Amino acid sequence: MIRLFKYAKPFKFLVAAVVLLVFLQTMADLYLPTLMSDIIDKGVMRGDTGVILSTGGSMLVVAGLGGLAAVLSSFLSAKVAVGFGRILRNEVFSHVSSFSEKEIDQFGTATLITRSTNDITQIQNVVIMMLRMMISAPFMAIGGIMLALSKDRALTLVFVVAMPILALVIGFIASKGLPRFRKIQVKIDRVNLVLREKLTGIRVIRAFNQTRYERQRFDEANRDLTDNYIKINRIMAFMMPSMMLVMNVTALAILWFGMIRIDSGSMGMGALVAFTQYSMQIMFSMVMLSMMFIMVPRAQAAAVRVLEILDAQPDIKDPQSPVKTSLNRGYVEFRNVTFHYAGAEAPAISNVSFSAGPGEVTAIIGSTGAGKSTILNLIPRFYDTISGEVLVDGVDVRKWSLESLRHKIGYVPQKPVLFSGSIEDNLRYGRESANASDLSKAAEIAQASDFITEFERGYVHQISQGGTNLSGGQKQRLSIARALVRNPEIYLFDDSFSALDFKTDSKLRTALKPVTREATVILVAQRVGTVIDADRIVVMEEGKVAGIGTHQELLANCPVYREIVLSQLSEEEIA
Ligand SMILES: Nc1ncnc2c1ncn2[C@@H]1O[C@H](COP(=O)(O)OP(=O)(O)OP(=O)(O)O)[C@@H](O)[C@H]1O
Repeated sequence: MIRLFKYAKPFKFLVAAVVLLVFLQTMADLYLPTLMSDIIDKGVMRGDTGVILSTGGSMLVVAGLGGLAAVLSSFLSAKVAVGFGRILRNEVFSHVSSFSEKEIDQFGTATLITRSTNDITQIQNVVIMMLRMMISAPFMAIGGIMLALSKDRALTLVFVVAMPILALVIGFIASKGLPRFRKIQVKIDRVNLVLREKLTGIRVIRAFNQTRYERQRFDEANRDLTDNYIKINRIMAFMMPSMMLVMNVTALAILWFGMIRIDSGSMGMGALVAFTQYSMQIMFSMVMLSMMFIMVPRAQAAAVRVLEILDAQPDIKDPQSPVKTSLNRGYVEFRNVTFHYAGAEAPAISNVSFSAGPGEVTAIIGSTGAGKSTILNLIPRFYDTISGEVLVDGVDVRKWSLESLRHKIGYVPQKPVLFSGSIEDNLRYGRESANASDLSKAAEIAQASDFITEFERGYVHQISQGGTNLSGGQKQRLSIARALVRNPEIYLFDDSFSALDFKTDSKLRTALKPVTREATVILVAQRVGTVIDADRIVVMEEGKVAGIGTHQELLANCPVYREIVLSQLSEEEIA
């Protein structure tokens, strides 16, 4: 957890102010029993109203100043803790943004969300406690012991017995509770995972009448978390009464032995009252410290989980001296590329070689799971090859700076992703500087302008979260328009025309032709109709290239391609 404190550096002056204020508050708390002792010994016992009033006045002033310091220190420590939490959340977010698909797959989205929110909140809460208790508890304990000793040395022997008992009680309870505290975060992960799956897949769940099963699955995860909380609370419920028991018995012992000492004339009444209050302060500081010993390990577990994210090195990052420009534009080449996903038994693609150039359309076709999307994923470096090279403009993609490489690419994913906001905002995601005419031109080509203009608010029509207020085909067309707005060197269409009807698919491809005259187009498709006009078709089968050529060449030479074509078109249509 200490490693995380470097993110609290901007608050060093505020932390210093909190330390000072907590110190002042503790000093005030420690001074009050001494003043009380003076009131009793010098005022009440001697019947001196003047002393009672003046010392009482001093007590009011000291208590007021202590209260002020307490309020200010609470305010400032909360400010430090939430500021620290904000910096940490930003840090985690920007680090996760640099993750490659590999790290995202490894962690999983649910835990990444829990760690960025709940875990950081745990740490934030403990920082508030630490700032207040960790400083005041030792001050109070040491100050209390010194002052108690000054009041009566012999009576402090009571602590020699009481303290170890208190420490034992706290230690015993903490040893039972701590392992459960550590499990909480993992159980929250599980609840988040089920909830996330349930919310994103709600339509499928309803369509398959699996609502009851999903409710049960959520209930199990929820119950598991609740049980853990109940067990912790059951254990912790013993904590306060046990500690209060020890504290009250100690107070009783002090009064008992104190009275004996007063009887023998070795101690004054005021000193006994002050001593009792000091003993309570010492015990209370022990309780505060023990709370810290319980809370800190829980935050420690959260800190480890946050550090796991911050320590994870993105698999894909900029090279040390990256290439930023090149003379060529839009050349893509695969040289004997093999790739397999982490944990997968077989490679997703093996020994793939082909090249694509500007003004050409290269189509990739093959059965499901043949490795088509994997080929596209390697071009913007969503993943890196295991062996072989992927070259863009004649340079290995690993030598490009990620920004320059991705700047060249207009990527349209298999599953369209839109963000909440207006249509205009979503299209400008392609290029921030695009003007209204760029947007409408792109929408026109993507066959999206008709449905956009039908919306009452046109381009400022609001898209809901995840684009749920649009049809699959509309989302796909907007996602294509977004790539067109970018005006890139290389277009990557990952099965991007699949949700379009045949007529729109064909109109879109015709409209694309002039735009892509100078750009390289690589498109993955399932339909023969989409690839038939391509300059080059790469046929994939089980991760390997089964043939490369034009439609006519492949029909003549590639049995796999012929089989795909025959499964979709009749002999007459082929002829
Ligand atoms: N993130 C991943 N982790 C592990 N294996 C994966 C991952 N993504 C894909 N695969 C596996 O890699 C292989 C190739 O997948 P890919 O998505 O490239 O196929 P595809 O040809 O695009 O299929 P489709 O047409 O169904 O989209 C498949 O066997 C798939 O199960």
